[in-house]
Amino acid sequence: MEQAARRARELRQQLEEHAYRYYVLDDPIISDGEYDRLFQELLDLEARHPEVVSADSPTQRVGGAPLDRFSQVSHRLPMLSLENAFSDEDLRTFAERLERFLNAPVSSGFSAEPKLDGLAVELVYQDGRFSLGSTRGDGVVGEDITAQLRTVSSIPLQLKQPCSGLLEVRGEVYMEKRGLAELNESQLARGLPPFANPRNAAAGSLRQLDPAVTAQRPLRFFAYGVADPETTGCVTQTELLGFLRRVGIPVSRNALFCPTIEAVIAHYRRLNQTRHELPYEIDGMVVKIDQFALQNRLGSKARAPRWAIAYKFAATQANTTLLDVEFQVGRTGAVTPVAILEPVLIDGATVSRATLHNEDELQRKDLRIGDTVLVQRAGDVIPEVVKPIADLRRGTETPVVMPRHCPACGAALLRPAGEAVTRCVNPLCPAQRLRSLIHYCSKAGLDIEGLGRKSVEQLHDQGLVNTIVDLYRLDRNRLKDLPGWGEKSADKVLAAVEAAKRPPLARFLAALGIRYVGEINAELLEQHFRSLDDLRRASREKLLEIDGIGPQAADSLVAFFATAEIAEMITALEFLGVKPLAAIGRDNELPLAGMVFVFTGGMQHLSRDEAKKLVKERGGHIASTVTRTVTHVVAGEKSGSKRRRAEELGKIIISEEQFLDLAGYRP
Ligand SMILES: NC(=O)c1ccc[n+]([C@@H]2O[C@H](COP(=O)([O-])OP(=O)(O)OC[C@H]3O[C@@H](n4cnc5c(N)ncnc54)[C@H](O)[C@@H]3O)[C@@H](O)[C@H]2O)c1
Ligand SMILES: [Zn+2]
Repeated sequence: MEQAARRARELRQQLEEHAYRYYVLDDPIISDGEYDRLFQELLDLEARHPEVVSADSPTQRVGGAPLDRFSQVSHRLPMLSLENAFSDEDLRTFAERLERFLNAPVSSGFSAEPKLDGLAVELVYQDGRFSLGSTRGDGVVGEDITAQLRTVSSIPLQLKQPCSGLLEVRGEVYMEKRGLAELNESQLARGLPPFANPRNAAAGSLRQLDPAVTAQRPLRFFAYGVADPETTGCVTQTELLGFLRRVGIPVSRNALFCPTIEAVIAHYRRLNQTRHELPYEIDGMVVKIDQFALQNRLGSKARAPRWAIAYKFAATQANTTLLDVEFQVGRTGAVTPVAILEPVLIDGATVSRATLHNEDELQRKDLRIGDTVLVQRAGDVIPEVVKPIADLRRGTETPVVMPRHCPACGAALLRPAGEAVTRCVNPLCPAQRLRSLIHYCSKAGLDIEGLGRKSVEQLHDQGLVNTIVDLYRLDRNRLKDLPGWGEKSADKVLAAVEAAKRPPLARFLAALGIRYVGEINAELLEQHFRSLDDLRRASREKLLEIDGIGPQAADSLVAFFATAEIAEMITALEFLGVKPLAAIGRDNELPLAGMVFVFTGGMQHLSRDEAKKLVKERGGHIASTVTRTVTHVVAGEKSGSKRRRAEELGKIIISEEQFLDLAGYRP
């Protein structure tokens, strides 16, 4: 008992401190997963020893105190937090608890909604006009951020339908992944720390005294409820979401009515699988009893309602130890520090390396070998070290220093003023050459079968291949005698290399790895030039005339083709029969020639990959975002922001059926 009381005190104190850093300072030092574990331990302890529960325990309270620098707003009805579930079992227990409480099955079903990771706010509409906006704060009193919220364009200042009386809308202000990435880039460029996650970014942007700063941040809003839903005349949560949408308030399109808890679990699986494709971060799914009458019967506890629960996804952040930092030389000579980590499981994958970007990042993060660090992983993105946990240092950690010489060739490293990247500029640097070769043969390049990273490394180490030209001069006899090779594999690779002699121009350009010329720019170039020769002769001005090609790419291309070694390489390649083909010369007669497509939403007959293949085969091009060069937007089911953007830009929007007609294809 005394032991339990002591541990409870300890946990409370820790949680207290973390909650303060998270809610008030927007600067957490442990991952959400770790926080949730401590919180769960306290909950369990309090459940086993009810006598240690105290009113000031974090388990009995919501969020953190409002900041003094804002005026305070009392919520007419409290804004609560949510209880958490971490497994299907937890969710079933939740449903059983409800049924016991109601003494009946929950026949009216559940609303299952994505849980956006942002900042909870309340928007008060008086007779349809936005009149007051506030943060959740401690649930009872929040901060007045009306002026800041007015700058968020997805928040309507006037509702669409006449709405008399009071409507207290509750929802989340969040930042899309792309917006967050851009914001963090500009933070870094200005020597400011990046935000650890979308929630911190949204909170930090909204809780700015100067609304002009907020206005520059890519914030969005989505609503998930109102304080007193029955005043709207709606009877269920599902109806309410429809009502909110009708009056002009954005709500999630991924909310789903589920008749049973098993249906909820199935929806959770789907959401968990597809969440990385969403433009915003979600950290779980919120499950609510659909019917308001039942919600009212269930009521709330101190911290959270009884009728809802947050089913969290596996954590995407974790703490681990920084074992070492390696310096990698890339194909452009850029030297990237890479963190070598004590392996840790994040979101189902073991993470043992993470990028540290560049010297500034290294310095800003002030990492030391031996540090406990916060690491995060989002979707397919390369894992990242968010920050060291300085409070956990023991004094034995050693600082990380950027090397002055290339770890591969020993040449002095260069960092031009105003640039973030440190480079090895030795054109003969073996590390750069190897990286370029690997890239040339990889999926992002010409995708030469049998020449994956390992094989290219081997050919390079054996001195068989030093440059791209050498690839086309491989000797069968030497190949087949290499350790691990044989006649079969040698022939296979030689055939693949032969096939790689006539690549589409765009592929070839992307494979060369010219700075600022990635797949998208390469496609643009192919649309405008008949051949590689045409492109080589193009002036900077001519390149800049192409919509989408900026000064950086233009300069880089001009410099690339002006290099003597490159000219030599191209001559040698021509001599060996390598002839990249441009679309214009290649397939003018094809049905989709000259068209540039963007796909959005789900399709009935084709997968995305199949559609892309079809477009390319029939002479068209693909873009990932709706830019000026795009000619057609194919909008499938549930097409979202891209469709809106296409509408704004007045693009041709066609259905999947119309696309198939255009392509002259019947699946
Ligand atoms: N890392 C740290 O140091 C630290 C400290 C404190 C809290 N935290 C994290 O914060 C979380 C607790 O924060 P919280 O109290 O804000 O709870 P929460 O974020 O887990 O859940 C409640 C909130 O979910 C939001 N929400 C999103 N979509 C919703 C929807 N469709 N319907 C209803 N609500 C929706 C609402 O804003 C609501 O206030 C914990 O899970 C913890 O991981 C971390
Ligand atoms: Zn070097």
